[in-house]
Amino acid sequence: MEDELAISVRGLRKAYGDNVAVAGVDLDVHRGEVFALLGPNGAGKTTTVEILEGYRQRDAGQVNVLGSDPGLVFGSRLRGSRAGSAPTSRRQTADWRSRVGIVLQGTGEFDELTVAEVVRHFSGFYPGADDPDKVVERVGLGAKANARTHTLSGGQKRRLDVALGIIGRPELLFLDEPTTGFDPEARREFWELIRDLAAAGTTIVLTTHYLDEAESLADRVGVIAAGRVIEVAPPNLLGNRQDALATVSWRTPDGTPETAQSATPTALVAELAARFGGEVPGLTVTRPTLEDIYLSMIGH
Ligand SMILES: Nc1ncnc2c1ncn2[C@@H]1O[C@H](COP(=O)(O)OP(=O)(O)OP(=O)(O)O)[C@@H](O)[C@H]1O
Repeated sequence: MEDELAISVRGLRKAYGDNVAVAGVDLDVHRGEVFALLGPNGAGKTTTVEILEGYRQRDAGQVNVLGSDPGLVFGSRLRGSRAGSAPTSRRQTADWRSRVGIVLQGTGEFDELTVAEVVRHFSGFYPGADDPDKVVERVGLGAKANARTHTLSGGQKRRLDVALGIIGRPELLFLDEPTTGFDPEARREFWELIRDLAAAGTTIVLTTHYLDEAESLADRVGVIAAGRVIEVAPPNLLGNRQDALATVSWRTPDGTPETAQSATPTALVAELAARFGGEVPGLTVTRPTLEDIYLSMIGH
């Protein structure tokens, strides 16, 4: 069973001075799963993810990521060029790092280098790297392969960040607010890319403020507020969403809007159809969206 977990976290705590950012987080992410972390600004998502990535040291708790404790590689750099005080060998650190892909918010520009050059350069860091040209195409930057990175738009730079996150063919990919600044078409294309990676077996952990993104991509979502996990569930089951009452709206023959809450909307619609002798004017049936449920969970 443990082998099926890409990530296992128990009792994770982290404070910055008096400010407790992570206050006892338990979390499991299964291999091959797409897991979305949701939570308001300052909830502790980035701190949690940075601890999982080995970029931040925790105060307490057990953390296992792909069979290793990321705390032991804390302070090391990509390629294990600096092992810090980790009691892990440079080789082990480099191996672990090469299995974990990270897409940070804005890796930045690479001055005069072109997109293709940067991706090719990064591919040299990984033993089993993907074909750089293929990856550039895959993130939708084919037409910009020979453009210098400082000439890219904000959304195109994000795509380059993604390319650098996946060039090493990671088993586990962390994405921090990956589609911020994307236009709607670019977001849909990016979602397709994530689905392709997931279908190929990559475990994906993403943080996002877009509820539609979580709903569209995630097998499960975890809601964090004030450093604690409030609930972990598939998006359609979060907050007992499936049991929520449906809202049925229609118009009376004189045009007055009517609304009713119902646990059995099908029966109500059938009754309305009988009453109207066919088509019910202005009929809509809705249930709370993921956003409605999420906002009620975090107290709005
Ligand atoms: N380097 C730091 N030094 C001091 N305090 C920090 C640091 N990083 C985060 N914090 C604090 O820890 C808390 C959690 O921040 P964190 O960035 O983990 O939240 P988040 O859920 O990722 O928020 P957002 O959605 O805004 O990115 C906040 O109160 C924040 O101010």
